[in-house]
Amino acid sequence: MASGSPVQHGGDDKLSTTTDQNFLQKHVSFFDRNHDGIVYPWETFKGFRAIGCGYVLSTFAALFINIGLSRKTRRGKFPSLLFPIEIKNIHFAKHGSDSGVYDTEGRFVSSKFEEIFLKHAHTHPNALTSDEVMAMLKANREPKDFLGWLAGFTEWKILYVLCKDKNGLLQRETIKAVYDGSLFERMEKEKESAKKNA
Ligand code: HEM
Ligand SMILES: [Ca+2]
Repeated sequence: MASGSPVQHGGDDKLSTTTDQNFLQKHVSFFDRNHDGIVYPWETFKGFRAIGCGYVLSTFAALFINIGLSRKTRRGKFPSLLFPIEIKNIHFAKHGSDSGVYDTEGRFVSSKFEEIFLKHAHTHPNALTSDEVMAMLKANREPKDFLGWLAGFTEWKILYVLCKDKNGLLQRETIKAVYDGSLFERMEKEKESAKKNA
């Protein structure tokens, strides 16, 4: 598993290579379109567009994600109205009522990933139905953690809507790929090749 701290060079914010990144950093790096270690709102917008989302969802995502997460990733710094998200600190943007698959450092926890399917995949061993996703979200809820509930709901709902298969199932490999960020690269390539073949 690729884990550990990102390697820093010369005091700048750049991560040396993607292989030094933990899974949560990989999850968000797709959205760092110019690879400078920072995700600005317009990059979140471009990333959402690149994976096939419409203008409305991409605009809301860029506003909510960057306004919501920017400060958490810039501890001790003055708030910036450009709402940058610093990828090296993305683990500080974790919320409550999550699955626990990312640990507090942003690393991937295999046992928690397996737990999703052991606890919630009743219809098919390696996939979740829409109802099973909802049941998982309810089971993950911590009391009165309304922002955490909303964040979890949004993440899993968008994932389900964008990536369910033709039988309405969210496949295990799709969920694995969202955790390491490779899903977004794949979606972008699929969108590009669909455009070429149109
Ligand atoms: C279509 C785009 C995206 C989808 C479908 C998505 C989906 C997800 C999913 C399913 C999780 C796992 C939650 C859990 O384990 O319960 C997650 C976690 C997370 N995502 Fe995304 N995400 C997207 C884009 C982004 C972007 C652009 C950012 C920030 C720049 C981001 C930041 C995070 C963070 C910080 C977590 C950790 C939450 C936690 O474990 O508490 N995501 N996301
Ligand atoms: Ca950037």
